Amino acid sequence: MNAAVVEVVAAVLTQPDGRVLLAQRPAGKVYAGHWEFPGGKVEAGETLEDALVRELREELGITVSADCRWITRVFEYPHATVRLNFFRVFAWQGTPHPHEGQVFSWQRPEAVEVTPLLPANFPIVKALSLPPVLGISQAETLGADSFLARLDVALAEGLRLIQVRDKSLPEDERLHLARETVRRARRHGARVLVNGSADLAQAADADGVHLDAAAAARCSVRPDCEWVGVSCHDADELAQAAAIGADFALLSPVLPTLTHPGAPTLGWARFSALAAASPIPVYGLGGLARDDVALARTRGAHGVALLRGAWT
Ligand SMILES: Nc1nc2c([nH]c(=O)n2[C@@H]2O[C@H](COP(=O)(O)OP(=O)(O)OP(=O)(O)O)[C@@H](O)[C@H]2O)c(=O)[nH]1
Repeated sequence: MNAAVVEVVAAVLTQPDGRVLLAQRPAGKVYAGHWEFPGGKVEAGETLEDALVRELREELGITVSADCRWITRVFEYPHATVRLNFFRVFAWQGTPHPHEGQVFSWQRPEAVEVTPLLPANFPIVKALSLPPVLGISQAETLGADSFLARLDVALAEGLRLIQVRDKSLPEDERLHLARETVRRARRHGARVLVNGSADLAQAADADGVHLDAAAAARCSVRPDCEWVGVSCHDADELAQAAAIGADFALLSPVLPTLTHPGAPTLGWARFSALAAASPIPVYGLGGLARDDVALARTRGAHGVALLRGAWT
């Protein structure tokens, strides 16, 4: 561990309605008045989890019941380089009270109203606006009409993030599929990323682009889109996704799948290690179902990405 890097834990306390707790840094600290996630420096001899439990007890007077590693970001401030070890906290005992004179506010990540945020926290808040389930289009296997009908059902049931994949479709059909997916998604406030290029995403009026690992490897800068996702299978690909400034990654295959029986998988232990070290949120893909969101979160996933499972 680099001695010049200050280890910090930060907790994203999340209500069932998705709001997260932000705290205003009290007078006398660097960046006083800026909004941050509750947390603080890890003390000598503490594990990250010990530090999290202690900070939330000291700062908010609550006892953590369930926490999950989420992402880890290194940020260089003029005063220090910090490694921010973020946890999601979905359950706690007690009601948060400001024990250290801070002001608190529950905020919706997609529309944060308090300002200014700590500089390191802008990508964190953006990441938190990503929903827990991502559906990957299946028009190749279902047929376009059947896929679109199932898309409407999934949107009505709450799906809010879609990747249009179906790479084997002729380009004009794919563009039509992407446009139609965007049109339907917009009615529900859902976002659509198109697999391939920023040009195709723009032509479809989509919210962003999704790159496979090979396409991400060819990028030296972030594609010019509001949202960028990348498909990854190992630590190097995750590092490249983060290096080009992607907003999130899919990491696969987590578990055996029907389409690739017997193929090597990451398993949850490897997945957890890779996700915890990633500076961007990671969705688990492969052998997972919608009901696996809670399990996946305990393994450090932001959520689950589904092929067939999103449309059944
Ligand atoms: N708690 C917290 N710290 C953050 C966040 N984002 C971020 O850049 N930081 C940085 O991480 C460091 C945390 O240090 P701190 O000063 O809050 O820690 P602490 O309460 O243990 O400090 P103290 O012992 O100096 O009072 C600061 O440099 C802060 O700017 C965040 O969301 N939460």
